[in-house]
Amino acid sequence: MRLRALAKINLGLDILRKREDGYHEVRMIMQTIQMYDVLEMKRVRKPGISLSVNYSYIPNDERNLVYKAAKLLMDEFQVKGGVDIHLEKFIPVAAGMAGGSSDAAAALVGINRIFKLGLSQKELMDRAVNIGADVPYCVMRGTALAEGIGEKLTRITQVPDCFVLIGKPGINVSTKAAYESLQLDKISSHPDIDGMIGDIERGDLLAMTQKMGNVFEPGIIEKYPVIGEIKALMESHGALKAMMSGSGPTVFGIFDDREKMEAAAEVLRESRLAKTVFATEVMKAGGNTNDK
Ligand SMILES: C[C@](O)(CO)[C@H](O)COP(=O)(O)OP(=O)(O)OC[C@H]1O[C@@H](n2ccc(N)nc2=O)[C@H](O)[C@@H]1O
Ligand SMILES: Nc1ncnc2c1ncn2[C@@H]1O[C@H](COP(=O)(O)OP(=O)(O)OP(=O)(O)O)[C@@H](O)[C@H]1O
Repeated sequence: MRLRALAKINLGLDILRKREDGYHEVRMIMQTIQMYDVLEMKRVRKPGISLSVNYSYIPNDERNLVYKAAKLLMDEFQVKGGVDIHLEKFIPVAAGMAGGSSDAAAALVGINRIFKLGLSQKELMDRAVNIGADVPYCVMRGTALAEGIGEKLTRITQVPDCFVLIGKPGINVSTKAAYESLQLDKISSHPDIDGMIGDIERGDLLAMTQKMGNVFEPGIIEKYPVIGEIKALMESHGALKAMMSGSGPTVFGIFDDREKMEAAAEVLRESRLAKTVFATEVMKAGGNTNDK
């Protein structure tokens, strides 16, 4: 079985408060994009989970979210037999694009199918939060409002079709460190998440992009100015808006025209500001399948 694990971007990211357990309450607009890892999963007689990954610096044991996800379901349902999984990574790592979370979501879907566990999407999402805050969304995919710690999900109208240019500089940002260094009382401007939802419902891409915001961005850019430089380059080459995704450092630019995006991608590659440059688009309505 071959499954695709798609990356996400945060079109809007607001943080409301810190909870007693250290996690933060968020309000985010999530969007799946056409950039993905591939999981090859095979049922085998030998009990246990055997995982291989195309990069040696990514763990292939309990530390990998794919392993955790497979183990969670296989333990709960006392699955006899085992599974061989090969993970082929294309989504940049520690990038704010939910790469590991999406791999975990695909593993949940795969184990559910391979061992015929009969769990619904909702039942998979309920379990997914035990792996990470972004994992339930990665099971659901599409355009959604995420609240709580990211696990309270409301489907919203599909975002208008648009093109997405990804630029990831050669630095890694830890999500945990980003949340820890956030000073909630110093957030100077909160994105208008409800206004964005209204714009999406009206199909008004331009208005939506004008309201986009991510409260992590100022602090992370202060530390890594290259993120601001990539944003500025995209916006001066036709992006309606460019913003950091999640806790960074990936920047995405929203374009209403493929040629404009391709031209900006070329300039970005030549600038050498980004280590990874990838030109893609949002996941279209009806494209929501894991099958590869
Ligand atoms: C930044 C985002 O990517 C935006 O979509 C997510 O909020 C991060 O989600 P994630 O990577 O799935 O997060 P987890 O793996 O559950 O948590 C990593 C660390 O981030 C912090 N964390 C995460 C989510 C959240 N709502 N509040 C937090 O404070 C916690 O310190 C946690 O130890
Ligand atoms: N399947 C996986 N793919 C990539 N990294 C993984 C995976 N499982 C565990 N990890 C570890 O998790 C760390 C962060 O990886 P990941 O790419 O998921 O972060 P991220 O892009 O910041 O995700 P998010 O947007 O959810 O915060 C890596 O340093 C890696 O060692």
